[in-house]
Amino acid sequence: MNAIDSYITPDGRTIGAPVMEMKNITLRFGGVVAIKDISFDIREGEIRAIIGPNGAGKSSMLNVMNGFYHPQEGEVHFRGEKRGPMRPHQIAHQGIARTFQNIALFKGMSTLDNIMTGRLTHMKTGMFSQIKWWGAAQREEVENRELVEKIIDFLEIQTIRKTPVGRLPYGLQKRVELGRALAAEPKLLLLDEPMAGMNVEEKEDMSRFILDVNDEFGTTIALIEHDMGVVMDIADRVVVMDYGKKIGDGTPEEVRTNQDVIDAYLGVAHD
Ligand SMILES: Nc1ncnc2c1ncn2[C@@H]1O[C@H](COP(=O)(O)OP(=O)(O)OP(=O)(O)O)[C@@H](O)[C@H]1O
Repeated sequence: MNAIDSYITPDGRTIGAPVMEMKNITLRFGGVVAIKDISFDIREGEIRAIIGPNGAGKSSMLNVMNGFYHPQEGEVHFRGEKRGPMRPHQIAHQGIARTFQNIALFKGMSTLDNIMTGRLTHMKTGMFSQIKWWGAAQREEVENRELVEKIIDFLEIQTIRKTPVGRLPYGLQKRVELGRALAAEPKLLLLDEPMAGMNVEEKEDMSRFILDVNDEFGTTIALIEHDMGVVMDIADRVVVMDYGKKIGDGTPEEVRTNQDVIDAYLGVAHD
């Protein structure tokens, strides 16, 4: 697959060149090696899953992808450029949006206002220019609002637009969080265990929205998940981690039949 620039999926989507390349990544916390020499890429337009049992290193990997952790060894290339250690504002402006395992929304604010906060990194007009260039600021506000309204329609959350998110059921809060990440118009969307803590119906809804986001907005998505089953239906390709190592990488079918993966999920002892 690496030899070609793009390919068409069975359902007709075009998967392009790599957006992110992880090259021989090793991450240590003191004596603990959380990630051991792992390489993989994420291609434009695809849904890429990273799965693995407890403690496999998935969260650590997500934080390396996001730029929050800088690995001791290896290189991260994002949109064709090698990435160095970053400051928080650089992390926020690089074009990667994420959701969190423990929802990180402003609980007292409405759905609409929470999703608007996703636009903050795109705001060009600061406070002083807003006073000086009132027209430009107003135009920006209208454009931001249009996109946010489109996202609200798309995620079917019109009826809760004014509701403080703290009052919403868990599954809907997760959907608002997805909306906020989408409002940032990311080049890469990272989802941290998007189905964790959900009931079957909420998982089905979330799966459908992830597929639709990818299809309609063309968003490249990488998600980490503990539960193997839920990602098999939606991912184009899957990386499997266990004890910080990559033990599988391929289509859901390839991964499902990989003996090392089966052993890891059954808890077979390692050397
Ligand atoms: N900040 C940290 N300091 C020290 N050790 C850490 C830190 N973060 C993770 N680790 C260790 O790194 C290893 C991988 O942890 P990580 O949280 O990345 O795995 P995970 O696959 O996300 O697990 P889970 O599914 O339980 O969330 C574990 O041994 C963990 O204890």
